[in-house]
Amino acid sequence: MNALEIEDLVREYVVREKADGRFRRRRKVVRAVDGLSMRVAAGESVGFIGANGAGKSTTVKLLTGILVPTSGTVRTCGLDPVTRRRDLARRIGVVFGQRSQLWWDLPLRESFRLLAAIHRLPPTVWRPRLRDLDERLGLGEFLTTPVRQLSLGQRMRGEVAAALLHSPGLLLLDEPTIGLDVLSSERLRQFLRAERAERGTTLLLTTHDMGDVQRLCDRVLVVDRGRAAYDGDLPGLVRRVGARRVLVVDQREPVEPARVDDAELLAVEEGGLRLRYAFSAEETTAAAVLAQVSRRSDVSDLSVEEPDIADVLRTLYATSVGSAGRSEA
Ligand SMILES: Nc1ncnc2c1ncn2[C@@H]1O[C@H](COP(=O)(O)OP(=O)(O)OP(=O)(O)O)[C@@H](O)[C@H]1O
Repeated sequence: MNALEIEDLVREYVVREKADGRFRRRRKVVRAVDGLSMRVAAGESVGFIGANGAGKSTTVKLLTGILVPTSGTVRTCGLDPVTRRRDLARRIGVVFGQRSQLWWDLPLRESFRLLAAIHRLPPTVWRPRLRDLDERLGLGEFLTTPVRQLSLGQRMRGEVAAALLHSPGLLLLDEPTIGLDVLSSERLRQFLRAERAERGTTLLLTTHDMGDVQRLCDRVLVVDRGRAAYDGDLPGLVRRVGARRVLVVDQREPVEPARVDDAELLAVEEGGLRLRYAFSAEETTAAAVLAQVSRRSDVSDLSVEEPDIADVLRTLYATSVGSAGRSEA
């Protein structure tokens, strides 16, 4: 079964902007979603990415029934989200990084009580579920703290628990790790991975963070000006735009950098101790670059930096103006 189905979806906004004269206002139609089609199968985890203004939030609002399509069809968990919004609320969880579904002035624990009442969950169902979420997300230390006093990382853990209290089959996440430090982001991603592995939860997340996509998604859907610009896996997207990865090598002694086949020495840093080599996944691998570097120097540490999502999108948009494509991968 498909968790999400969108067919030829169009959503327009009508805006009135000031014209030259003082009293006249021009009516302008903005097509935020412009003939978008996509499918997400139950159990999949999909990164929904695109530049600012590409139409991601509008699509998510259409998927949850907050907005009505101008034309085209939307089915979320098999339901029309506009006419079946209540039924849908029982089947989906939504986390908007910027907007809270928690009660600001109440201790976090009270939000769970209220949400349990809204979803009509009996205590025998929601209490054990909350205990489980608490154990995994580490909510215990701040369950009695008013939401307004929580740190961003704590609040996001609370938001995710709130979205999952009723154990929905589909979780929509809008920028779930925005503003979080590296450790908090990683913890949240680990939790989401485990939730999906154990319960088969479908995930759709909008993000600008490559780490989210890499760690959480097995498929990427890129939207550009309201249309699908790419549908496939992340390595396929990176290959398609020819983006380069960077191998960062720390050596014990500042040895003259090795020349490496199919990789470019980008920088020598830390007094010659750190080398940065850029390479294309089309031409070679991190292992092959490392093998050549370590022939010359004693390597103490290494990491691979992935291309920045914004750079990948810029290149994709520049090379595929408006053309939708499925990766060969
Ligand atoms: N309420 C609105 N009224 C008028 N235009 C809107 C409205 N909401 C969005 N738009 C326009 O629709 C287009 C798509 O916006 P949307 O918020 O869906 O993009 P997005 O991909 O989510 O962007 P971001 O990454 O910045 O959140 C933009 O041109 C935006 O200016």
